[in-house]
Amino acid sequence: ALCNSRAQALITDEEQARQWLDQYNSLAEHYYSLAEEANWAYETNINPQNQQAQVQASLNRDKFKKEAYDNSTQFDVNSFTNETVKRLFNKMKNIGNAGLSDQTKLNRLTRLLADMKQVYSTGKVPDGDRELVFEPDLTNELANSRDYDRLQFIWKGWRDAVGPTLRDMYKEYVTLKNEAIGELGYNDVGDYWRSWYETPTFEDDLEALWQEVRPMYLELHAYVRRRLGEFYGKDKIDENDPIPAHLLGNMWSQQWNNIYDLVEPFSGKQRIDVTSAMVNKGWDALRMFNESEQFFTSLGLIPMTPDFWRDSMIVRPEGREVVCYASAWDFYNRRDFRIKMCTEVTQDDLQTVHHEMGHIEYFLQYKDQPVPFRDGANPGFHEAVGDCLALSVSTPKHLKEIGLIDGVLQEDDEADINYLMKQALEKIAFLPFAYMMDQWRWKVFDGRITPDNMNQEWWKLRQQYQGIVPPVKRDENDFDPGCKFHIPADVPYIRYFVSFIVQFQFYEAMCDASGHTGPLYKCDFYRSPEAGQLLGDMLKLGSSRPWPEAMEAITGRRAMSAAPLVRYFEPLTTWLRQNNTDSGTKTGWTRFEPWTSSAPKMTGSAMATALICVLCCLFSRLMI
Ligand SMILES: CC(=O)N[C@@H](CC(=O)O)C(=O)NC[C@H](CC1(C(=O)N[C@@H](Cc2ccc(O)cc2)C(=O)O)CCCC1)C(=O)O
Ligand SMILES: [Zn+2]
Repeated sequence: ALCNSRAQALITDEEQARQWLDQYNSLAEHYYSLAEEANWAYETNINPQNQQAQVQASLNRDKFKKEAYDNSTQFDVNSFTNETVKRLFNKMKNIGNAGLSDQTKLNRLTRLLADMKQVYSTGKVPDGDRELVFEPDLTNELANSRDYDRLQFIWKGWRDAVGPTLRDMYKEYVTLKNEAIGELGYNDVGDYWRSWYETPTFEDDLEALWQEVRPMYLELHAYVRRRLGEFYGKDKIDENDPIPAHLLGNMWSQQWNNIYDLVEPFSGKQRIDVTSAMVNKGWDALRMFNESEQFFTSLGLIPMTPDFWRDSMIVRPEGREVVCYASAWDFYNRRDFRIKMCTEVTQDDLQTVHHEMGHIEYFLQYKDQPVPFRDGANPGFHEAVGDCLALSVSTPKHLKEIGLIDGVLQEDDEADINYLMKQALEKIAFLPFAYMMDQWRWKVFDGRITPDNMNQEWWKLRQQYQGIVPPVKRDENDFDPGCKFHIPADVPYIRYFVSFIVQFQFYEAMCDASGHTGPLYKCDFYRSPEAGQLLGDMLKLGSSRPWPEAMEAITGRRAMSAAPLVRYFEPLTTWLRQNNTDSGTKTGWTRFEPWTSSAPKMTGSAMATALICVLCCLFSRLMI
């Protein structure tokens, strides 16, 4: 039979294309606003009717996105001359789950996402006659308890509370999401997520960055392991083993700043943990938010809007379930931007307030871009804004200036090493965690990790990159990846690895612009309009240009580089190497199969390695 679908002639009229884009833009604002409002209503008041409304609004937005994508294919984009018009059309296929044309499956996937978020957000750990909630109970205990067994109870309790429930939901999510993304022409979800970086060598670039910073991590890991062994006893933490995951002050061992007091290099110096100062001076959540906004505006950046102050949720409300996990929201109407956060008066949360406000500042700076360009130059840029400013705020000099450190500032070498140690526990410790998170997910999405060994492969990567092991036995009934918000919440994570590299590039560029001289880690660009101008001009671009152009706008170079990060920590790296050498502390760890044992014990190969080590030590001593 004759082919009856005569190919429609593609539209080559660029003016008509522009009109289509204008219409798309106002419709996109409409559907995105409705979806974000419904999402907000659900996350700030979790109940069945709000979940149903959220699911429905999300489906409406997906229907709009899918129709717009299908519609956009009638245009002969390659025939257009204007770069911006072409870039806008190329972003039309960035529609994620909406790629799923089977409506029943799309409903199921949307419902699954809402259910997984609910399981995570309402998870509780029974503790005698009490029920511990994640924020603030579990967070605070893991940060502050120094009792090995209590920490193990909290660590295991959270994983028991949400892991097994999420495991099968996650498997179904992977299948459905892969199908949705497959319909858009990508191999799998990981392929789609990496495409946002528009960098063919992205994975190689990431590996090169990791290899550049890994030596620093190994020195920090070895030092922390030795200091923890001194505190908890060598029987609990052998100097050749990976570190038990529950002793690092954080539910996922992703940042270790909460155990600073156990590893402080020089005691008796000025307190740089300002949590107690914040409490003693009567700071509350609102004060923390005002301090943060004041820092942004001191750089000439855009202040928060009236809607922000009226509608943000900055403390956990009484009498209803909410998603406490901190987040920043763009309502796509160019005036309504909010933060949702169960703020506690801690230094950790002061850092998070700056992080979230960094997202809001980016939203404000690009709010007049077309909707498809209202994104970070790449997702890592979005994560880096707030943290970059927080590098300046966290300097002892600045903390003194805002009244959180009293008396004369101690600025001798030892005090500086203490400060850099605290920063390293937050920034260097994080890198292997952030790097392995999506390595695991990319393998789950492309099938290298199969549904029946997800947990085992998770712990292999955790050991390989972070040098940590679970404190209790794990098996495939557990689903430890599900205990990290971003995994059930369908939020990619490599953005944070990128951020923790590029935030130092932004920081160094802003420090130079502010006229800072001397060690990088001492730079506080508070009140510098030059620094603010440099950042603001880059943020205005949104994702309208490939990110190397945005990088060049702020740093003068187009590539990601770990050099500023290495420069920032240089004094500490030198001190750590010396301290580890002087104390005979070796870096690295022997491999364990966490599957065969609960507490790490020597396996055959590890035993042999240890024996050889002992022999050659003896032999070398004899030789001397
Ligand atoms: C509507 C919506 O969802 N919006 C997105 C933003 C956007 O895409 O526009 C959003 O708000 N995502 C939430 C997420 C929250 C936090 C997070 O998850 N952080 C990572 C890693 C990390 C840790 C320390 C740090 O200093 C910086 C990052 C973790 O805690 O593991 C929790 C505390 C900090 C940031 C975020 O803000 O990135
Ligand atoms: Zn963020």
